[in-house]
Amino acid sequence: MRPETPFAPTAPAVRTAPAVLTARGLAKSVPTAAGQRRQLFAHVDLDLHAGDVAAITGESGVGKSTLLNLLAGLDQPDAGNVTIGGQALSGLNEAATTAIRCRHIGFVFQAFHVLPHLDLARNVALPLVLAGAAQGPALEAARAMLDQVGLAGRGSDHPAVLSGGELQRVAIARALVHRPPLVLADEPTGNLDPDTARRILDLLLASAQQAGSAVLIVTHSEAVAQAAGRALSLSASGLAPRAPGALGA
Ligand SMILES: Nc1ncnc2c1ncn2[C@@H]1O[C@H](COP(=O)(O)OP(=O)(O)OP(=O)(O)O)[C@@H](O)[C@H]1O
Repeated sequence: MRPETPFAPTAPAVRTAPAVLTARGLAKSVPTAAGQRRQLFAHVDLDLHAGDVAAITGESGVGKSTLLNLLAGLDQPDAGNVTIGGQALSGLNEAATTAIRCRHIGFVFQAFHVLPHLDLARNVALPLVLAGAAQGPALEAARAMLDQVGLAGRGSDHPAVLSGGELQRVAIARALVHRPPLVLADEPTGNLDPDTARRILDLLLASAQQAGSAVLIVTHSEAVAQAAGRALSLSASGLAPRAPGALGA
């Protein structure tokens, strides 16, 4: 197991604005091979404000990625509701949910979801272009963001020639380029060496501190959990503050 890099904990945010994200009473089950449903979790409550950095840990398979998908409106809960930027997701059609996602959320997927036919700059520029930015300035901002994640001068490369860790950094650049109010990151440092992991975590923390984003990170890394202002643990009965040193993995 490789050594973990210590990160400085973030300062707690001052509550002056409404929550960026509110979740109340979320429950989710998944289908089983036998045609039944298996409950993953219930009673998940969460409030995230501008500048918050929170980490979610928990045993493998408990439903952390599933929860992130619910929070982003990519999947529907069995019960409960999610509000983003004051707008409840329940009852919205796909187009309205997508519009909220584009405007409010930067999502770092565990599987990257980088588009193979676009070069790196165009991949990273996508959230800006979808928000209506002109191509030129969007590509310029994308190249600057690639620079920040350690991929300076690689904007014309295509995803096929990148390593897993490089693809992860492209995914992070794309999630942050439009300075979204809410950043949801699924194992954002999972494929990275300790130095690059630290750099990426610093970028996520800077996004909270400078852009005022609320950042929620799913992680198995003790160092990342400690660096977040709040460390939470997901179990079948919901989200709870994590006891120090009790990392579910
Ligand atoms: N669409 C689906 N159909 C059936 N089962 C699913 C579906 N989506 C998720 N699951 C199951 O739900 C459980 C939770 O998956 P999820 O990926 O959310 O867990 P996790 O806590 O993020 O795990 P890990 O830490 O290993 O990444 C797993 O057992 C998974 O197989």
